[in-house]
Amino acid sequence: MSALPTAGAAAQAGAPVALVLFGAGVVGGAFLDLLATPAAAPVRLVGLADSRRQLTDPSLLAARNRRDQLRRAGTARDDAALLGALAASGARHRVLVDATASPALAARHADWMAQGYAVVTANKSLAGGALPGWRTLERALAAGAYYGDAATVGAGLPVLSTLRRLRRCGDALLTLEGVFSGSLSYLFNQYDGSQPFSALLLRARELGYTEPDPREDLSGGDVARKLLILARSAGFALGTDEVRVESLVPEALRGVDLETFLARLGELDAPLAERHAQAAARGHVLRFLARLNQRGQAHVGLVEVSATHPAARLFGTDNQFALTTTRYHTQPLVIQGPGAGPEVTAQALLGDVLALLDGSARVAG
Ligand SMILES: NC(=O)C1=CN([C@@H]2O[C@H](COP(=O)(O)OP(=O)(O)OC[C@H]3O[C@@H](n4cnc5c(N)ncnc54)[C@H](O)[C@@H]3O)[C@@H](O)[C@H]2O)C=CC1
Ligand SMILES: N[C@@H](CC=O)C(=O)O
Repeated sequence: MSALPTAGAAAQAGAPVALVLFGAGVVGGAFLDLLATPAAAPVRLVGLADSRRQLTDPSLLAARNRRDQLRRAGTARDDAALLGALAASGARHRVLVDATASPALAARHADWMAQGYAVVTANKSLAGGALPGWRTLERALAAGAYYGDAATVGAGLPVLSTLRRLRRCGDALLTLEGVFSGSLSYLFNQYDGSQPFSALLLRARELGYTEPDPREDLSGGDVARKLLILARSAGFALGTDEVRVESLVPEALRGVDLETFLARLGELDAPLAERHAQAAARGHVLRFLARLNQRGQAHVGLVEVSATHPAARLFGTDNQFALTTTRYHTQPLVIQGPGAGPEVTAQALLGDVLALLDGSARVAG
């Protein structure tokens, strides 16, 4: 394996942005690939960590095969050393990028911001988790912190930015509806009963669309987090218990470990084949929808829709967000496009990092 430095590594020594990346999996790996492109020239990686190891050695971080270096030469996890590398960087902007699904790490975001670091995240656990976490985030933002969260909804589709722009102009969200999961969109756009649902799920996982534990997608938990992030960003301070969620995970598979769940995936097939057949008999299709109504009632679950419903006309990992507002009230404003996948998500992270340079940061609130 090559440990050659990436092109432009020397030039990065004076880069205006220093960055620590948490997570070297599907999204983190794609982000590392993007850091090696000319678009990321202003960015210098000073730390890299997964759940067990970390690197702060500049020569290893400058290598092309940083993930291999992490596996081979990584030292024990110690957040203080990672923050120390950022503090010592001398860079104008110091940013922590969270490409994990760890609630424990997300719980540190506000603390990092209080220490003056910018945070850019694909991890939805803080903004889409328990309401006190959202309140902590709001306080950090009110104090002037930077929180790049574009990747948390629609894998970077311009949904949160649009919502905030409307709000700034005095517009108000009335209702929100759509397909907020790339993996569930991919699954139900294709599922026609001709092959087992579990086979499609394995494919979605291979393609990097699912959460590290696909039950987060199938349970509706990931969609509920996105609905909460959107609702809260629109001014509805909803708690997690205020979203009614219909899970597709059979009771017997909810408490088992991930390995056992994957070994027993076939247990998903019969119930979903039956739901599909019932819908098809009525000329309908199944879509996993999220809805927020004007009274702030939120619901996430599998719904039968007619072939003419907007959600019936999606492809691949398409997400769809239909926003009805006080000014977009005759027809909703609709944002649609691929809503999962390592490349687009990594790009959303890089976009939020580079936005530090032009002051066009979008933050929660
Ligand atoms: N896959 C996609 O299309 C999208 C994913 N996301 C989000 O991106 C995040 C990452 O997803 P994936 O890359 O698919 O997961 P993954 O399971 O492939 O990678 C997660 C990485 O986080 C590391 N990690 C876990 N706890 C850690 C800790 N405490 N400190 C440092 N590293 C830690 C793991 O070792 C692993 O390297 C998730 O929050 C997901 O919701 C967001 C938008 C789209
Ligand atoms: N697992 C998620 C990835 C993006 O958040 C999804 O399927 O949408």
